[in-house]
Amino acid sequence: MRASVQEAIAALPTPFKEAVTKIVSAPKFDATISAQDYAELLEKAGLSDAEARVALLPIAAAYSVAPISKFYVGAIARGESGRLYLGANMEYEGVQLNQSVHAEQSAISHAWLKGESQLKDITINYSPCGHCRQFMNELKGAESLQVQLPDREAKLLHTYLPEAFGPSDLGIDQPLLAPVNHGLTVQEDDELIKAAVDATNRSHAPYTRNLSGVAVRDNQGNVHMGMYAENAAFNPSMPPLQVALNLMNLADVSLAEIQEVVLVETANANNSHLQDTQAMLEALNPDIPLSYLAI
Ligand SMILES: O=c1ccn([C@H]2C[C@H](O)[C@@H](CO)O2)c(=O)[nH]1
Ligand SMILES: [Zn+2]
Repeated sequence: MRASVQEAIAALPTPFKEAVTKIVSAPKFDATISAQDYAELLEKAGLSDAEARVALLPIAAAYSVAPISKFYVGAIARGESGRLYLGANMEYEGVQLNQSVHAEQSAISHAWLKGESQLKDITINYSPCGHCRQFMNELKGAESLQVQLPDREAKLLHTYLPEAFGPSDLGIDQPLLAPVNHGLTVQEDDELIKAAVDATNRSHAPYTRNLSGVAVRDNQGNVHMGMYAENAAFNPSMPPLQVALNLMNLADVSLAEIQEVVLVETANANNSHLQDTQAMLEALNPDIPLSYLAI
C-alpha cells in the first residue's frame, strides 16, 4: 500500500478507520469495495450511505498522481452491482495538459474495465469540471446518474449539466459502458497483443470508428488493459494508454514499472493514437518498447 493511502487511512475517524483498514489492507484489495464489504462498513461505522462515501474520498484521492497541480482529486463510482470503484486524477509531466485524466474519468473507466455496464452514482471531493460533466453524459443511464459532493445533497448529473449536448445530437445511441464486442481477431499467440486486441474489442469509438486498445506489461509480468473511450464533444475522450495507465496506478503499480506496451487500432481510420502514445511513453521513459498493430 502506498504511503499516501496509509496516511489517508490514519487520518480517518474511529470506528470508520478500523473498518476501512480491514478492507483496504486485505491482500486482494484492488481499489474497489464490494457491496457486501460496504454494507458491513456502514453498519460498523454507523454512517449513512452518503456520509460513508464522502468519508472514503480521501482514500480515493490518495491514488492521485498530480506532479503539476498538486491538486488531489478523488472520485468513487458505484456500479449497478453495488461495487464501489475508486479513482483519482493523473497528470503527466512532459506532455500536453490535455493528456491528463480527471478523477471522475479514472473512477468511471475503472468501473468499465472491471465489467460494470451502468453506474448508480459518483461521489467526488470537488465539484466536477465541465469536461467531466460532459464525459459523464456519455454514460449508459446518464439521465439517472446521481452526483454526490461533500456537504451537499445528491443531485442528478443533468442538474449539473442543464440543456446537455450529448451522443444523441450526433445520432449515436451506443452509450459508454454498454457491453460490446466488436469481434476483431488477429492470429497471434503473444499474450500482450491478445490483451490489446481484447481491449480494442471493448472500446467505445462511435464517432471516429477508430476502435483502439492498449495493453501494458509491468515489470512483475502483470498486464493492464486500456480501452479507448470517445466522447460526443470529442475533447473529453480518454485515449487507450491513459485508461491502461490509470488502471495500473489503481493496481498500485507505478509508472516507473512499465516494461512494454502494445497499441492496437483500426487500420485506415480517420484518426490515430500512435503519435500521442509514442509521445506519452517518450515523456515517461524513452526506453519503453511500443509495438503497434493496425488491424
Ligand atoms: O473535475 C475535475 C477537475 C479537475 N480535476 C483535476 C485535473 C487536474 O489534474 C487537476 C487540476 O485541474 O485537477 C479533476 O480530476 N476533476
Ligand atoms: Zn474534470
